[in-house]
Amino acid sequence: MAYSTDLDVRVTDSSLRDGSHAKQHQFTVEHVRSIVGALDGAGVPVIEVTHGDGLGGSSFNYGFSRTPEQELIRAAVETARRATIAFLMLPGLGVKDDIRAAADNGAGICRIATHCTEADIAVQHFGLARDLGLETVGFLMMAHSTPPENLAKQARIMADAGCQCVYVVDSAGALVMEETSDRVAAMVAELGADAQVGFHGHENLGLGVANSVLAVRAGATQIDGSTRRFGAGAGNTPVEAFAAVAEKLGLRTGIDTLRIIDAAEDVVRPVMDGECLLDRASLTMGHAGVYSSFLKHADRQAERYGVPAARILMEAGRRRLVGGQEDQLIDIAIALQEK
Ligand SMILES: CC[C@H](O)CC(=O)C(=O)O
Ligand SMILES: [Mn+2]
Repeated sequence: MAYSTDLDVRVTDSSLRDGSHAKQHQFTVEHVRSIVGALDGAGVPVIEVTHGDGLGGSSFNYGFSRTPEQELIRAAVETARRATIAFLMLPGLGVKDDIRAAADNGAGICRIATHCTEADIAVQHFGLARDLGLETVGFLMMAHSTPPENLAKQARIMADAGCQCVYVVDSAGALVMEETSDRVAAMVAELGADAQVGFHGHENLGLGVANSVLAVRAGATQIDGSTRRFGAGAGNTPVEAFAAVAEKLGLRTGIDTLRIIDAAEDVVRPVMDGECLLDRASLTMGHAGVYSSFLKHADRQAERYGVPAARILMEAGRRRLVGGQEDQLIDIAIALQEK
């Protein structure tokens, strides 16, 4: 049965993709089956499943997956009765054949992510995804680091390439209230009817739900979250909290609030290695504007070199590191140790 399209906001749950960072990419087919079953049962319309860094992310630099991601995508597709399965890819990490394989395995939505000033590297991938009949979503990551007018220009590049919804991606959980809605509004004004606008939040400053509501008020029609905040850093906008707030605001998400609250506690939490915490390291990332996915990498270097993870992350923010520069966390840790 297809999912109702009669929604005010379409929620995508990223627990099985952004949560992969928190799980250090150790998902099994059983984890996927149990989480997809519970989210699908609660009415979550889109569920994203991939290595945390997207197709092809399983590598020395980002961390190897325990289970090949195409196997996880297949298991998700087999389990979902109503939800559409989405996957993420970063051009250069994933390649076109990875998109073809995910489509063959039954995924319906291709989400292509670039740094917020590099939309042009995704043009061919959007074309391929549309040719394969996939729905397309574009991710402009680290959106706090460029002003609304620039973001809108980058969104235009994605929409012209065939992207049907461009997201403001607050990778660092650094956007504060109007900084979110101004970016969303600029993109809505630029794209008009050509593409929808979405928002992907992180909880590093505790603003995931508030920023998401402001994004919707500014015209976003797609919102990402993770059940039980199972995502990088302090996690993503909690889907169960967003569903409850949306219900109170009269916004239709199609999600059964009580069932998603149960799923968070009974199904998702047992798969997590620990809660995604709003602690010193996560707050530092939100404050200094650091990629949430750097947290586990910083934790490892902190342990190895005996320096605080928060100090490593603070310096990463000062250097304005972007995705792909995870190896610099090692240099920072060594420099801090030598001090
Ligand atoms: C490295 C990909 C990244 O985790 C995508 C994402 O969820 C974000 O930028 O927040
Ligand atoms: Mn994220």
